[in-house]
Amino acid sequence: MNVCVVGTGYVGLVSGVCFSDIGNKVTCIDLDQEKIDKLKQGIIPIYEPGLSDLVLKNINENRLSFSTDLTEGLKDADVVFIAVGTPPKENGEADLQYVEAVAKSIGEHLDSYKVIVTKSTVPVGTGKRVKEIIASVSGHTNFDIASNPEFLREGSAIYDTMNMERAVIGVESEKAGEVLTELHKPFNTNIVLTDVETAEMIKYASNAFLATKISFINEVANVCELVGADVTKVAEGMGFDNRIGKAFLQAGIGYGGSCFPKDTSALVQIAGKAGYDFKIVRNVEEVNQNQRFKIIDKLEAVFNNDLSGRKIAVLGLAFKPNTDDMRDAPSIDLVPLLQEKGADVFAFDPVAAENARKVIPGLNAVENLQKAVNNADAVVILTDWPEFKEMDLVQLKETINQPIIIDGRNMFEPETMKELGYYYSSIGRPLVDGRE
Ligand SMILES: NC(=O)c1ccc[n+]([C@@H]2O[C@H](COP(=O)([O-])OP(=O)(O)OC[C@H]3O[C@@H](n4cnc5c(N)ncnc54)[C@H](O)[C@@H]3O)[C@@H](O)[C@H]2O)c1
Ligand SMILES: O=c1ccn([C@@H]2O[C@H](COP(=O)(O)OP(=O)(O)O[C@H]3O[C@H](CO)[C@@H](O)[C@H](O)[C@H]3O)[C@@H](O)[C@H]2O)c(=O)[nH]1
Repeated sequence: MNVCVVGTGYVGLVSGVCFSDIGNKVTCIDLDQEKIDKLKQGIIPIYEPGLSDLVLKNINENRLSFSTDLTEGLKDADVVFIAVGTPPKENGEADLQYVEAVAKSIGEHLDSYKVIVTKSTVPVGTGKRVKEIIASVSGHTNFDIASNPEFLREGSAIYDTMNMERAVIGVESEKAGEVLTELHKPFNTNIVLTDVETAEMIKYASNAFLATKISFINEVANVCELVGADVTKVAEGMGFDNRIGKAFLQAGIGYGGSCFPKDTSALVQIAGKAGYDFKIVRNVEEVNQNQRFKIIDKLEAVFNNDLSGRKIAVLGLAFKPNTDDMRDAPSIDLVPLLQEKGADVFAFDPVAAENARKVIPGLNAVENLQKAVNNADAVVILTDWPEFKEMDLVQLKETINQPIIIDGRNMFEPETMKELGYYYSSIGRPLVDGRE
């Protein structure tokens, strides 16, 4: 099949590459000339394991190409995916200006039947809006619209796409349903065929549910701290129940990233506009926002509420490991707050430092772990990068000024940390102090 993908962010790029890798001819379109020039040479603007090799492979095998010219992508396309950003507006609503602009451009050039699919996460009703725009600009209705939301996670995007657990396909016509079902056949996955509105809703409901699991376990963690229980064991005990499941019960400093924060607020807005107060999701957001600041309370508790002049090593800036994406990362709130409180912050992230500097003014990001922890009064872990787990804790103790670790991601066992002589404060688990 010939596929055109408009927008080469995470979603456009990864889905474009994966559609081409399963045998389709794919043209990826973006307005950003510099980005397209780099992509043509196989240079990837984001850090995503495996992506660069797969892009190069598919360029070399003549299935994948990049352009800024939408007409080039539309020319022979059977299916066109809209995969541009839908960032939050000030009030939490999804900003549809990029989706609408693409719909308008498609309408200007549409001269043969195509299935136009929204892959971006969009409020219910957007498919209809895209249809109206294309029909009014093109002056005809020789096309079908569809919704095919994306469920990939950053950091494991290729794996998630190639091994997708389901493809949600929302259509208005049988023909569009057949085309998209055929396109997804090589993924050998569960197909959920439905109407456009339901497909749009599935995406928000899925993200809001996952965010709810995280805020739920974080509240359980907060209670665990008060009553002397261990949240990791509570989660383990809950997770064996198939109805609950083990996933997304990792307590910590809460969720960040480009999706959960914006999609939970968008769902509250979608419900509100329809006259419904989505109380659970509103509270999920509030719990999440408060949770990140627990780390500051824990740090202040060790230093009698005075962080001034303390050298604090911050490990991890990205919102999760294996990505350089800084969108809504807890570090954006936490690093400036530590600095405001007089702390001298030395931060290290294996890949996100450059992006972090753009969003955290005055950030002192050093180039390796050693430089961050040298003579630190305390180490604060914000991202669960595997390499932090592999740190030599005996050697670390020799390097830092005081053996104090505040762990926002529960990376180590409290008992082991105590035996090693650390003051170790994590989330929802017993505080231990092994200092002499
Ligand atoms: N990032 C994720 O992990 C993820 C996962 C699932 C769903 N989503 C959803 O997918 C959508 C895209 O997210 P993203 O993170 O890939 O976005 P992004 O903001 O990283 O990238 C969007 C791209 O679209 C391009 N663009 C904007 N207007 C354009 C136009 N008129 N023509 C051509 N290109 C244009 C931009 O230049 C940019 O490269 C969002 O709705 C998001 O909620 C994202
Ligand atoms: O048990 C957990 C699991 C995750 N997180 C945090 O939750 C955030 C999001 O993590 P994750 O879901 O792995 O990353 P994303 O790349 O944001 O992916 C989510 O958002 C995407 C965009 O919509 C969806 O496509 C994915 O299915 C959905 O998992 C990160 O800050 C994690 O640290 C926790 O705190 N505890």
